[in-house]
Amino acid sequence: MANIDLDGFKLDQRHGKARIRVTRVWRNNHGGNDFMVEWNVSISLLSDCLNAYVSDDNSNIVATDTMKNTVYAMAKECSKRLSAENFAILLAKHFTSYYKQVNAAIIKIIEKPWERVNIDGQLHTHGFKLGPEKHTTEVIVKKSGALQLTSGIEGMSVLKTTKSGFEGFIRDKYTALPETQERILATEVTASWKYSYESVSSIPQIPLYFTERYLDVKKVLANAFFGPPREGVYSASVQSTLFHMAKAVLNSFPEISSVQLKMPNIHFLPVNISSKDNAIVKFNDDVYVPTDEPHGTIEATLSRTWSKM
Ligand SMILES: O=c1[nH]c(=O)c2[nH]c(=O)[nH]c2[nH]1
Repeated sequence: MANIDLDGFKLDQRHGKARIRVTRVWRNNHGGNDFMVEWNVSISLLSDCLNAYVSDDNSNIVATDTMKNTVYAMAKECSKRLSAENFAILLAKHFTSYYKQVNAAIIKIIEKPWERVNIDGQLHTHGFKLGPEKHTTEVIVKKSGALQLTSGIEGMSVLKTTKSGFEGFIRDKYTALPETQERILATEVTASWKYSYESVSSIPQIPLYFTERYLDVKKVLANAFFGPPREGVYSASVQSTLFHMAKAVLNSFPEISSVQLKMPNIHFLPVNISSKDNAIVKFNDDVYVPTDEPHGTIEATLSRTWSKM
């Protein structure tokens, strides 16, 4: 954050506009496919506008209303389809180069998962339905062109009915959880990964590159979670599965320098019901109570150390 010393105080500040919703349609008027995106854009600018805070002088403020309008104006200017990452970089570049006051721009975009519908095996030219997970990105661009680029997935709900256990953990006077080699494993993955591109000029100039990378990373995460279709892969814990997923991402994509995974352990509790006299439902790996709270919280970031290079 931009900061300044003021008579023994330090003021850190930023300002922006949050949750600007925009949809861009790219039409094919000749019977081909229409394309569309729905983005939720948040902008935060680090700028030299301290006079607004300390002396009621707004002359250096980029109005947040202007920021909002810029999103719509730039969406209009994008005559070709582009990834959320590229749109975020475009916006950030604009704010940092157009305004002398702006030192850095932080742009976050959440893309709603509209997917082309399939009707009787045929992809619809202009019909979409909402899919499950969201594509996210966060871009920080400095005036110098220095870039930090993060992409991610939100809300990737996955479950497997077997090939999961949890054993050998600490047991003490408060421990009730039985050890098991057979349980349901379920989570809602939030992933974010940092790309190693360090300047706006060094990002690949391939159209929709980051959209494809997003789909590739999602596939790698899913494959590592589930394992092959018939055999699956055994999970000794959410922690172990998380690590394998993160490692698979770094092993598959050299341009990704770190990956953070948040994987709540969403519990499916065995059902055992008995009266004083007899067992009404005896659990036999068959009937569970699905829950969403409380849930375990398991999160980790795997980064390259570069030490082997
Ligand atoms: O995979 C798991 N990791 C844990 O840390 C944990 N803790 C717990 O109660 N169940 C589980 N499962």
